[in-house]
Amino acid sequence: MKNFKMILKILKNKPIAFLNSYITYQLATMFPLVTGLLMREIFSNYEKGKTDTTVWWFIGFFIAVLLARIVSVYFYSITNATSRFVSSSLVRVNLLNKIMEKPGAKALNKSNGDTLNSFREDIGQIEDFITVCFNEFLSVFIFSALSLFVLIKINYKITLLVFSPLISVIIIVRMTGNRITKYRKDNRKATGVVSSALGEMFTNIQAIKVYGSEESMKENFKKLNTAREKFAIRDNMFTQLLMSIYENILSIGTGMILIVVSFSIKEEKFNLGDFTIFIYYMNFISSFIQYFGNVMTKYKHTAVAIKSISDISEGINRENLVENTPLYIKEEIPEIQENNLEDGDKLTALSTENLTYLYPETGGGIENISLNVEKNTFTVVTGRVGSGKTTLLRTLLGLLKPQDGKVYWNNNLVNKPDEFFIPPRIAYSPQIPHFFSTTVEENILLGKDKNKSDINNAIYLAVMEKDIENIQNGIHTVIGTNGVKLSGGQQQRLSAARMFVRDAELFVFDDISSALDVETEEALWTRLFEKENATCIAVSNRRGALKRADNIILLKDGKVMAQGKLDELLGNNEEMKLIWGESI
Ligand SMILES: Nc1ncnc2c1ncn2[C@@H]1O[C@H](COP(=O)(O)OP(=O)(O)OP(=O)(O)O)[C@@H](O)[C@H]1O
Repeated sequence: MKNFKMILKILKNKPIAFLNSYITYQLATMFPLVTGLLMREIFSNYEKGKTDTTVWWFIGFFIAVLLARIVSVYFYSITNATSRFVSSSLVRVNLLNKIMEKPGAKALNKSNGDTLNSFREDIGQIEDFITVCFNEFLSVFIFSALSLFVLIKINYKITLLVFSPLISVIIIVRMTGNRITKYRKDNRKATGVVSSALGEMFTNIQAIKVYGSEESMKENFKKLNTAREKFAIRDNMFTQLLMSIYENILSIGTGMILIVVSFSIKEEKFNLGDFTIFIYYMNFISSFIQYFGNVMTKYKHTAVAIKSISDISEGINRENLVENTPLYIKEEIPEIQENNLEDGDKLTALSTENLTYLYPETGGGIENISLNVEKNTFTVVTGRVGSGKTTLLRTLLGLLKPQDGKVYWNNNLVNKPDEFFIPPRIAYSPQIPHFFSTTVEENILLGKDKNKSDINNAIYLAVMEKDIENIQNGIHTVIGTNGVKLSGGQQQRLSAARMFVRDAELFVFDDISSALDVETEEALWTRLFEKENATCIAVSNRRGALKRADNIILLKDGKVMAQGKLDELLGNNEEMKLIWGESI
């Protein structure tokens, strides 16, 4: 019932689109009611031997009704497309908003491929259910109720027989309900596994080729698809089987009613007109019963789809998915407001107190980290591989939700770090940057207003000006999947340029050095600190960064082992000596 309420909420939130679609379909289904009554009159007149001009009037009217029906079906195709689009878009937009609200590093529980499947197919299932239940079934239901009223007046005993197939359909739906759900769940799960494998294969093409793993990948993919094939066929066969059972029950039911009607004609309880309208309406009432079975089956499928959507990310519930969010279909999308900081909000100091995040999967992470970063200083986080450097940055920025600890900005507690630590407070460059398949310029701006941004300065600070000069269309060159491929170092610096264009209070670099040569890295730090008010936290084991640091935070096994300037640490800390010895 909760799923049904959720779907009703979609209709309530977007009533115009739904009502347009429903009314046009209801109109299209109501015309046959008139057609039936006209046919009854024509045949009753015919039986009475009346073939005068009134019959032709009836026939003319009959054709007019048919044409009106064609017109309403045409309009339904338009209104229904809008209603489908609006209902699924509402769920899609809400789902996307909810995913975006999650801490960045843990936004999705599923693979990208499987998440896309949910966006496309699971939400498509909800859209489909709304059309079948609230346009088609509801319209046919109202038509059937009205036509039953006409038929009861003609012969109530025979009319009651119409319900016998309905009872059989209800019994079948109840008996098969669990099986419908199970088969759909298995199918959905197997499809998810295949989509995930496909996504991983595409991102790892290079590794597959380098290690000559094509055959084993193919074998594995074949295995997954064979499993999926089995579940998909079982699910679809079962659905089709149910549909054909409903259809056959109806045919048998209609046949039985016709036999009873024919006896009534024999006993002259029915005239030709009554008989005609009975047969004509029966056809539509039967489709109501078929729709009923169809709707019940689709409802079970929709419940599986809703569960699968909720599983995409932690804490997504039905209410979230149907909030009345604007879709901006006809309205102008409001301009994005850039955040400007009040003077009191500008950075003076950033600190953490006992910050703790341990990955539930491995138990690795950081524990009880307390640190302090002053304005206009350079803090370097260093430590061996796996010591917790990346986890510390991600937790500090709210990309991972800490299990314990607090973060303070200018001595004020930050309650929602993931919403707070965005430009112009903080700009962050992750260890592995990601780009869109568009121009260098758009990748740097990422939605920021071009007229309010100094792209050339950002490129200069990131030591990227020569690279940009050497590519064909400069900052207008398309990069990524559909364009020029950038080297690891170019990607790191493009990510830095993305930060610098934001002119943030604090720059956070996660291991930018890893893909840069010593000279380029040196140039980057020099240019950055020529800028008077730069405050920076960087993960690095490079000598250039360590020498420059105002404060080094040395991590070991997720804890702060020591803090201070390079000379102090080299004087009394073996771990620091080891890292310095290995660094360049
Ligand atoms: N996504 C994850 N899931 C589970 N455990 C993780 C995850 N990421 C990191 N860990 C674990 O947390 C610990 C700290 O990892 P982290 O990546 O923060 O270290 P690091 O110092 O940044 O390493 P590197 O120098 O290799 O970047 C490690 O023990 C690692 O295995």
